[in-house]
Amino acid sequence: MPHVAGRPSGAHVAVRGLSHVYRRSDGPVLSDIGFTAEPGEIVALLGRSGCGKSTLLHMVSGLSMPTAGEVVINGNAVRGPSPRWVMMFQAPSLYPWMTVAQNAALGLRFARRMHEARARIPEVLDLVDLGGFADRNAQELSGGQQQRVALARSLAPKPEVLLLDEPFSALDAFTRRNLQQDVRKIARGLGLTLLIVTHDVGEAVRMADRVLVLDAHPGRVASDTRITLTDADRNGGNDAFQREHTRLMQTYSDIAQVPGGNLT
Ligand SMILES: Nc1ncnc2c1ncn2[C@@H]1O[C@H](COP(=O)(O)OP(=O)(O)OP(=O)(O)O)[C@@H](O)[C@H]1O
Repeated sequence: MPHVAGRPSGAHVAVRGLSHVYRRSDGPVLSDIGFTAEPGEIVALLGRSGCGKSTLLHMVSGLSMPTAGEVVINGNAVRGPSPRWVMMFQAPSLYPWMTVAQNAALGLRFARRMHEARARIPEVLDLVDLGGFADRNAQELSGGQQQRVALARSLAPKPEVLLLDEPFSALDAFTRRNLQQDVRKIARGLGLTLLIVTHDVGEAVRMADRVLVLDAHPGRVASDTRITLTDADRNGGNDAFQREHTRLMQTYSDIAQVPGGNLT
């Protein structure tokens, strides 16, 4: 089990023999996917556009059900969405007429736990570095700040597993990097289990303890590799980071069969 800074609050995730065929697709999009994530582990699912990453994450979150196989979180088979396993998307999807605090409380509202909001919302806004923004209107915020509100909304119900579907890809490089660092720090601090879908090798190296590289047609786990960098190495972009980046880029380009230099 990986070391976590706080007491792990994250769950064990097991994906077993998961396959999926869409009604309108020619063949399976995913075939016999199997992997586990330990409590508190940060796992990136890296793959080319269209290889089935989002489909896989939707199935882990219970938003859709696989054709075959199962997802088991702390011994419970996933049969639908739950505040225990929460998905965060590329678009923050905030209500522009609501305040930051009201938007951050939506997860608790949907879970019928609004009685927790008064204590919990200031806590999560501090965690995502928006302590002074509770009463601001959501539409007054930058894209990065809006994604921080979405993160606060996801964290408010104290999930055991956080699922990120390319959550930073619409942001500029500087904002993206800050959020990558902060989300890793927050997840480690809470001991959360994190699954991140990405096609960005740099994002995988900066954020993940382990990277599963998926191939396509059908999507399968083609490689399972550990990233052993310290947080200072991940954030500094130094030689150790560059070595891991080159190694993973090579694996990824071999699997995706695209010349390495064309992948980011
Ligand atoms: N509802 C659907 N019906 C039929 N085919 C679908 C459906 N949703 C996705 N697909 C197909 O399944 C494949 C995998 O899609 P998915 O969105 O999971 O890939 P992805 O790896 O997340 O791609 P990207 O990185 O571009 O978001 C694609 O070929 C896509 O066209």
